[in-house]
Amino acid sequence: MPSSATHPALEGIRLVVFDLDGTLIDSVPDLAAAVDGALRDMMLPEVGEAAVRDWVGNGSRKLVERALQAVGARGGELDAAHDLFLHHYRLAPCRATQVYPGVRDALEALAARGMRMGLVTNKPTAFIAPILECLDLAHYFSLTLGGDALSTRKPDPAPLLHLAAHLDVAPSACLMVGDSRHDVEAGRRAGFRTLAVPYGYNHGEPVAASGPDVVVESLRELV
Ligand SMILES: O=C(O)COP(=O)(O)O
Ligand SMILES: [Mg+2]
Repeated sequence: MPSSATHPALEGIRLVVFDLDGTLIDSVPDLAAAVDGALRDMMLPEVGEAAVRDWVGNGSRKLVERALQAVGARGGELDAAHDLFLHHYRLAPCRATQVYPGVRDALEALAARGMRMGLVTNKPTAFIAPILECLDLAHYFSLTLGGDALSTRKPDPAPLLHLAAHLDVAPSACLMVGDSRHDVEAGRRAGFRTLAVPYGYNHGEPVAASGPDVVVESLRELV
């Protein structure tokens, strides 16, 4: 049990489940480089970081599909484009990706209080460990789940419930922390408390509109 909880959102909470992209890390520079690499390989125009920022959050396949639609490519090219994206992203998943301000302080303080922590991302599982290790964040999490770990992903609550059950924590004692409406919806449907950060990727909409229990400007406010 945490010995103290400075933010009311942590009252009674024993497990904090974090989203990855847009919440803990700004991964768009590397995601955009991989999307543009795939488009270049296919002789298609590049889309750039600003566009990719609005498209992240539903997994890598959806990201590539949105890029293909934006450049007017044929739907039949998705499999090839996604394979090329994975190839480029595998080569450099952590070149320009950065941890957001306040994240390390928050994780460190929560860990020091004995809080259990997990991670649920819609990113493919294969990229989670390399990125967390490269940024020295891996040791904070008891369990991580990628978008391809189960048959459903956020906004479905299944990955959150799986994680809570695996760590033997009741959903009512769990807090979901994310940047998008998928995180808020998954958290609500799982029976978790929900907390959102406004600085990430939410398809160009303010995340507060999806009705999280709490919004904080920086995760540092949590501790
Ligand atoms: O869609 C993705 O690839 C990443 O999404 P996340 O915000 O769930 O980490
Ligand atoms: Mg996110």
